[in-house]
Amino acid sequence: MPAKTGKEYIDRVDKAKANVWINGEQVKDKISQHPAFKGVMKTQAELYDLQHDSAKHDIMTYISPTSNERVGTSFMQPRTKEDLEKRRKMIQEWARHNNGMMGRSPDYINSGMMAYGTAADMFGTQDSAFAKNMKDYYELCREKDLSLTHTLIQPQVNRGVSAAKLPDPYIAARIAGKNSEGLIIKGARLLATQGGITDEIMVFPSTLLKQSEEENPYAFAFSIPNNTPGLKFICRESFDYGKSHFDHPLGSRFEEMDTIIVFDDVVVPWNRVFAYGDVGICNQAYNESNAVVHMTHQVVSKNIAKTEFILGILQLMVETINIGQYQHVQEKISEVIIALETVKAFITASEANAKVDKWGMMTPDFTPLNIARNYYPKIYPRFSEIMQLLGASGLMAIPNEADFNSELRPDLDKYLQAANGGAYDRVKLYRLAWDVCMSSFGSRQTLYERFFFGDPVRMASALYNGYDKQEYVDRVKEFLNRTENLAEIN
Ligand SMILES: Cc1cc2nc3c(=O)[nH]c(=O)nc-3n(C[C@H](O)[C@H](O)[C@H](O)COP(=O)(O)OP(=O)(O)OC[C@H]3O[C@@H](n4cnc5c(N)ncnc54)[C@H](O)[C@@H]3O)c2cc1C
Ligand SMILES: O=C(O)Cc1ccc(O)c(O)c1
Repeated sequence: MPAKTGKEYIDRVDKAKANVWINGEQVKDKISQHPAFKGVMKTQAELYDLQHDSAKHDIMTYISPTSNERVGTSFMQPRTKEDLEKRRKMIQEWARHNNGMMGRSPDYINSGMMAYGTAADMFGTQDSAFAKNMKDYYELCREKDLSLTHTLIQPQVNRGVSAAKLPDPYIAARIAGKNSEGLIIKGARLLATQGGITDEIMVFPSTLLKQSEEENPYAFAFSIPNNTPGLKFICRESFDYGKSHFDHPLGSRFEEMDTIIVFDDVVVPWNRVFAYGDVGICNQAYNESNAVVHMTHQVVSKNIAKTEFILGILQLMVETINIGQYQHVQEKISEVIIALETVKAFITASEANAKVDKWGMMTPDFTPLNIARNYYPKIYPRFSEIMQLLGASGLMAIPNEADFNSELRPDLDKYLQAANGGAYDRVKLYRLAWDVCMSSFGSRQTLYERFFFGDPVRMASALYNGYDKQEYVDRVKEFLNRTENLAEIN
């Protein structure tokens, strides 16, 4: 089956009828028609349709090695630097369509799945069947163009103790048993973005579990369809308030939703289990497979498009009310330009220094990507701050579409006109800026960029601990010694 169309995406998710709860009610009818999900599912369908755009077809798809059909490029196992470039171009096609506002467009997890599937043998050290399961699952995702959500994090109850030490050992999802059909899982996980609007869920280990017997039941890696019996998605309030694109330009299109996942004795079929009960394998999977590298390559490629969009909005605001002559304004916009060129340089460096890894994948150099994923969570909140600092009252003088369609129009046209543009266009732009830096959608974006790839504090620790600093320490020591020698001569 070739890469799917938008309609196929929607039909499949509607038909699956996963157990999704929002505002105290279960979604009973077609989820694509539900006000909370309608806008984002339409956008996601547009992404899939780009795979069939004849002008983009060569970038968006490639020939599957097994079926000979054209399948999605984010599943492509890169063998050459050109393959990496093609992956990046595909990712950026999708990212430009949503302006980087959909962090979990399916290419994110597809990139991880591609790496896990290529490195499948690592799962075979536990049981050779698991390696086959992983490889088969990757191929299934590729051939059926499955969309995946994922959940890695244990509930935020008490971060000072391990999950086994919580008041009930089944708060965090754990193995509750096994039978001839599969593993039985009970408990909860966080925080599956795009929870109800994808085909399947990847339930992988979070980065680190302690190496101890009592942690083993919390160690597993599997993927199952979202409509598996016993699986429940609990949504937060939707930030798509059903308003027009004029009123909520981002929330009405890109509201991905975040969900809490509850497993009520979910049976995970054996052919969908990739690892279980082995903390060692689970802790290694992300790094050893290089999934982290390919996922970061997707993230940084996407964030180039996001930063370009932010820069475009800011510059249009500057031109609209004519503030470009002020030095502090120029300096603030320059901060965004510097960030944009920095993330672009990180991607270029990562691809230029790519090497074939032990699984045969052409793998970007992780160091620049690792720096980028430590940098962006710090700089993105600054973009939002800059937008507020340059927007000022303009971010609140934003009557909505109904006001423009009312008898207020002459007042609005007169008092909200701008140096470069009429009132309607000016408010349209400032409502967009508001949706980036002020609305519930916008503040979620900021929280997302801070945390979606893990706790930034622990990411920085990992960078500190993994970065080879010795050469520089030695140079300083050598310099200090050199000074002493000079003192001796005198
Ligand atoms: C919008 C959004 C979308 C997300 N989407 C997904 C998704 O699709 N799938 C998914 O699996 N996850 C998702 N996440 C979860 C994300 O991976 C986590 O937020 C991230 O890993 C941090 O974990 P936490 O939220 O449990 O924070 P916690 O670990 O609870 O941290 C809370 C605070 O305590 C501090 N802290 C806690 N423990 C330690 C420690 N051991 N050492 C030092 N400091 C500590 C942290 O620094 C932080 O300040 C999403 C998160 C957000 C905000
Ligand atoms: O496992 C972790 O702690 C970090 C992590 C990695 C990738 C993600 O998508 C995510 O949400 C969290």
